[in-house]
Amino acid sequence: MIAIDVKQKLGDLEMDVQLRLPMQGITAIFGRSGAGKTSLINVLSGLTTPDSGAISLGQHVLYNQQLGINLPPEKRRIGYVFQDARLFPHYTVAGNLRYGIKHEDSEQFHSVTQLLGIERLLKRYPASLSGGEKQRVAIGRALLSNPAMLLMDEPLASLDLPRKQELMPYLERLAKEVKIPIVYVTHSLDEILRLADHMVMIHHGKVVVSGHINSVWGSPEMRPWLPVKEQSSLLSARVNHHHPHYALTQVMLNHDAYLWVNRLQSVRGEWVRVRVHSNDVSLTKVKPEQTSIRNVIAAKIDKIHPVDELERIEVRLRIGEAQLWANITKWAADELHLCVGDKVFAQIKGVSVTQEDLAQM
Ligand SMILES: Nc1ncnc2c1ncn2[C@@H]1O[C@H](COP(=O)(O)OP(=O)(O)OP(=O)(O)O)[C@@H](O)[C@H]1O
Repeated sequence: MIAIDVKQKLGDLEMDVQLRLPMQGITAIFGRSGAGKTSLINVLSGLTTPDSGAISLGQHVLYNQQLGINLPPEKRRIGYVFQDARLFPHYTVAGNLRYGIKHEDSEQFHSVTQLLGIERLLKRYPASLSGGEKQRVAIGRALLSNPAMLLMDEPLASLDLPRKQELMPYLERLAKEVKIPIVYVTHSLDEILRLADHMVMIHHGKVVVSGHINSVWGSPEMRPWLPVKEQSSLLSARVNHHHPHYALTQVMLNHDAYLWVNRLQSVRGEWVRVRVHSNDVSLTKVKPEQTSIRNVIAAKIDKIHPVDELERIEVRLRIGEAQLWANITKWAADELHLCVGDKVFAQIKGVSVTQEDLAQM
């Protein structure tokens, strides 16, 4: 576990953060501009020192004010990737990757360059690389320093859309294959959806919410960030099978609840994350027959949240362990006499879950 308990006064910002983060996967740090995201990862890396508190990475104490421990950045075994790649212009890609490595492990060098698809760039100089290629080299350099943790501060922010799209599959592979914790600062909910396992929202230097991505995504704290059309739930599901005739894949939410979604490349047994927009979920009390809707899932009403001025009702459903939000009209809620605890069927059109809503985990 990564344990962070720090206080630091930075101008008008009083950072006061208590966090427990997993030792694997990507933790996204999200929040408005000026919320304190970069300040938080700066104290993790040792670039700045908090006023008080403690930080540990597993058994490894990085900082403890009471014990007088404050490891300098170079002793923390932390890799740092910034918004801009910050490569040395007078070194080749290979020179940049090897910078600061005392004993090269050629197997590791090969696997990192392969992971990031930069084997063919080794002899080139940074000036001849695209923004996305530069970032891949910067990530490679950070990984080759053998870090115990990787910090990434908006690594896609300075890239244009095509470059972002080019880099994303490499970040997805990184998230899956690298066995160290990655703390990833971003403003982009799309990046979070595709990459993160855990999410922390920061506001005015304090943690507003922290937890597994699916539960944070469905939490009230997330609501202001998602306009009505974007309101959605994240569900973890396992690929079951591909339809033999139609371009649809069946994924299992649990042993008796499944969803048909747009065809996935994944193989049976792989985990995927599915985003279901709340406006695409409708409710019925009786199981429909002969319907065009491919997904009809038994669920229980967990919460009914009226949004008065819009005459809209947000209904939270439970499907086993998973939560699913449905947006319906007040009229429909009244007519169906919906109450917390009622058993209903959630209907989701198969075509409404597109590639953009699916991420491999
Ligand atoms: N050394 C410092 N002295 C004074 N104020 C500081 C210092 N470092 C950060 N701050 C202030 O702390 C606040 C948080 O800054 P920080 O860069 O951590 O925010 P952020 O969430 O990363 O923002 P952005 O998304 O815009 O990068 C800002 O108001 C910033 O001006």
